[in-house]
Amino acid sequence: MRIGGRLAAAIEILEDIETRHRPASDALRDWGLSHRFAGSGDRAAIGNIVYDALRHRRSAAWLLDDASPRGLALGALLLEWGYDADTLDAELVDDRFAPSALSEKERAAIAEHFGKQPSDDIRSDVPEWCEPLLQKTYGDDWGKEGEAFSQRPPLDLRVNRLKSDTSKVLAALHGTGARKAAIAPFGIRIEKVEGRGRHPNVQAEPGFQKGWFEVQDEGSQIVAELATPDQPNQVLDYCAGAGGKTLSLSAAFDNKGQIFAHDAEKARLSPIFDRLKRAGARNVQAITAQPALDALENQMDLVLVDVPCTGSGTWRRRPDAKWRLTERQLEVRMSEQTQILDHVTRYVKPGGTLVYITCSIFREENQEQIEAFLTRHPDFVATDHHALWAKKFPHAKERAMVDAHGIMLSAATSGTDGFFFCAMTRN
Ligand SMILES: C[S@@+](CC[C@H](N)C(=O)[O-])C[C@H]1O[C@@H](n2cnc3c(N)ncnc32)[C@H](O)[C@@H]1O
Repeated sequence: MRIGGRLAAAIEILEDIETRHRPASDALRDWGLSHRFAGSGDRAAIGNIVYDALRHRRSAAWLLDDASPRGLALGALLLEWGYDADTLDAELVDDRFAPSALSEKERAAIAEHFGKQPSDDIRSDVPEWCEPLLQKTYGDDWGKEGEAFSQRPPLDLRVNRLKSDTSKVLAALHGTGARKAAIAPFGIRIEKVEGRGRHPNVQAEPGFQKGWFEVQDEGSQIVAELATPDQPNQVLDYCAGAGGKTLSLSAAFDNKGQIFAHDAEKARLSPIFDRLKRAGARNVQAITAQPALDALENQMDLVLVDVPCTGSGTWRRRPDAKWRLTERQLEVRMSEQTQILDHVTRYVKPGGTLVYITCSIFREENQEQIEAFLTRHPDFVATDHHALWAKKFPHAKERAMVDAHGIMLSAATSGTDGFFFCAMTRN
């Protein structure tokens, strides 16, 4: 398929996403099933146009003066694929599978806006109701941060030091553009792809099968590193999910200490067994039964709660979720976070630490949760986060936003997904 046919397919898929309010991955999969002639290169390119259009929904609509699926898809090509009005039109005019060539109105809108920086509300590319939330988090930088969360993401890997080392993994990934990450000590980054490009399928690499590395955003690696105590000890990862943070801690402990991995949903936890095996992690025990949890009360040196959240820090990877998120969902997540925080205090032993992590960029889910928690639980005291950041990441002083209540990572400042980290000690 030429770019015109791919553009037409992307417009059709965006229409499906808009009208049926469905996740982009579902709409792309269904399109693929009903267009089996399309090769993997076509699917990747169409997927890139769809995701770029969703990442840049407001700026693409502004650029074309048109918020329809056509306007968004054309905007995606102009903003991310290196086309201008003439080169794009040249692709469309003599391609019978392409949508119609640019109209006079579209050309006029592009002529007025192309190459110019829109106002912060457009540039941030977030739903209108989220604008005040970003302003609260980032102050004058909110447009810049929002824009950074609208870019394509890199592919980040974490070297599993139980089985490998950075140079071995870099050698195994030679030719993929992999290089050492800037902040996380065991991180490897493959930069974002351009145009119709796609990241290598690293999970098909023998090194992945042998457990040499995991796929994990650098921000996730950094918060796991911040949570890692100086000595291996007793840890409860209470919202372990598929075990991203559990695996990081297990490797950092060099298979010493004891990590209990729990999740309210057994199905979310189930991939952890294969992952632990592949990683060679032997200091992790998955627990789901209540009596086993009860036995941990007042026993844990560290309780980690990587709580359910809006996921607003992951918008680079899941741009469709950005437009589906509602204020009501934010409220529900906040209430779950409060309940989990209050519940897990029982597992922290006196002198132990409670770590709270979100992949959200909203203060409502982050600093404000912590302020309220510390008021409800005066026996907990926030760690000195400035000292912790300086100790763990002396080479990255300016790459996080640190205050009394925690450490924030962001796309523009840290070059990672958005994360919030807070550690509190129980007196
Ligand atoms: C952000 S995800 C965890 C991601 C995981 N820690 C990782 O690094 O891959 C949040 C997890 O919390 C779990 N969860 C939600 N409510 C919970 C509760 N009340 N108790 C325990 N886990 C809960 C969800 O099932 C989900 O797997």
